[in-house]
Amino acid sequence: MALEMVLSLSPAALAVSVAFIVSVYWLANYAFLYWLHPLSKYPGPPLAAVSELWYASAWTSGLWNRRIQEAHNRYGDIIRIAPNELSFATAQAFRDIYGAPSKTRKLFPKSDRFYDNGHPNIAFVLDPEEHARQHRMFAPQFRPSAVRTQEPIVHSHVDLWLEQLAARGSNGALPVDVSKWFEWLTFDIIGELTFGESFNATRDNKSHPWVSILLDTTYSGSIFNLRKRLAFVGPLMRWMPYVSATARAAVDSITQHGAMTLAKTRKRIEVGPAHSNSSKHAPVDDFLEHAIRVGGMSDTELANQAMVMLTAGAETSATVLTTVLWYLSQPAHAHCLERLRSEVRTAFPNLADVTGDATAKLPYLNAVLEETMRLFPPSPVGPPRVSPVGGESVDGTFVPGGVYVSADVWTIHHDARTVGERPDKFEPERWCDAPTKPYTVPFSIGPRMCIGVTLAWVEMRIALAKAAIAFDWELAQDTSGSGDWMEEARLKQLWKKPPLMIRFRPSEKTE
Ligand code: HEM
Repeated sequence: MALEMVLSLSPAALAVSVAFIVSVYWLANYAFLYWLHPLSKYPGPPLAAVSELWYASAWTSGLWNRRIQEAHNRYGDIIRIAPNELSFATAQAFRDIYGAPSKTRKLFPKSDRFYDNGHPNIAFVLDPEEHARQHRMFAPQFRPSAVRTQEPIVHSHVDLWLEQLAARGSNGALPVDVSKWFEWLTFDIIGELTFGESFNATRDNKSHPWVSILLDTTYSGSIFNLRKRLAFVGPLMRWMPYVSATARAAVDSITQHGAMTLAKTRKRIEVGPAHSNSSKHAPVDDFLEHAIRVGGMSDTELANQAMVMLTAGAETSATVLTTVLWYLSQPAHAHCLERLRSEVRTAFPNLADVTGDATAKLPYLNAVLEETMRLFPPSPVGPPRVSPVGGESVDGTFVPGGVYVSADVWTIHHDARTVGERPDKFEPERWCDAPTKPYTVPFSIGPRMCIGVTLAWVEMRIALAKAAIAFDWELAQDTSGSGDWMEEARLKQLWKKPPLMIRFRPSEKTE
């Protein structure tokens, strides 16, 4: 009977009826999400309550950090940022979501919508037990004792970097782009610690093609994070290579990049832990050494791990070092640069006196780095997690199982409640002169916190201390209006940074 009625309709009437039914279904669905869904009591941008479009537009804007912060400022500490997703803005929420599980608290595992990229390496694997296995494989290479064996590699690259900077910058006559130069430095270091050989970007004064492809892939790949949220993104990505030459070129580069990574990993397995310049120092406990020695990972699996170590390990430290120089070059922060110079130049009469352990004891050097990571965290996104089966509480609020949650790093780092007065100002003194330190989480916390935190600190302290001893520097670009370097940086998973032109003059210490 119903079928007969449908068949008796004209094509136009049929189309109108189908459109009507679809519209009613959509409206009913939106009404459910907006008024009846378990998360409907939480405030947030209205579009976010009924669709993933708010999230997608904020994510692809390159200004995710600002969008989330604005939404928290407007709607409060707990906001709905997608139909089944909450963002929190308090330090306690951060501890609850990312901290280690206990007898009384369940673990919030990584979100399958954000991390499931088809390469379950140590940073992206979802299953906590598999993560624990991978962590055991690599943790020994990141302990302070292993980092001490890696420190000579850091020194040799930083020293070469200083030499090249003086030469290429014609002792201050020519400005250099430190966004690029720090990228070269950190990729050379992490490249050597991963594959046993440097990319030699600093030596050759140009980016290594492998690194350029890696960064382009990371930046453009940020859209992949949306494929599970927006049904049309997945098929679009699958078909794009057939319709667009640019997309085809990107796929070709990714394939080429994968093959190059595998080749470099195989070479590392073959030559063992001997390093290209290890004749100058004792053997190095590099990143892959333990996993290769104990076995149990194929070369492809090791290559996957190598890839993530490079991305996570190099670009992040490069962001901090570039941003430090940006802050310290502002006329408003001249007193900070002066205090830093005085501290490191007094502590280290010669460049050769600088060591990881000694720099750890310098309050102002550490305060400058802490403050930079507070204001401009290399990884500013609240890493997405999922509420465990049966639900769990976050900062006193019960979150049902299966709800996606995060605590926003950028917002917490810019909140007077966690960091003290004038949260948007660069004031390293808050870390060393004030009675209480700010609460910040640039390396995250808990079982998925950064495995490279010790190395990162050693690398950043040594590079900044040596640069501040060896050079006096000044900004060589307009800092007013559109020349604001920080305003022009865009978040594409990691920060895509504009050029930062600085003139370096050898200081009297090294002249
Ligand atoms: C300033 C420098 C660095 C910062 C701010 C930083 C920050 C972070 C953050 C926030 C995470 C957690 C990400 C998440 O939950 O999704 C992370 C994880 C990770 N980082 Fe770093 N990182 C830095 C340097 C390094 C270095 C030098 C390495 C060395 C290879 C490294 C390797 C990793 C790895 C392998 C993970 C995944 C850990 C796991 O899930 O067990 N990072 N990092």
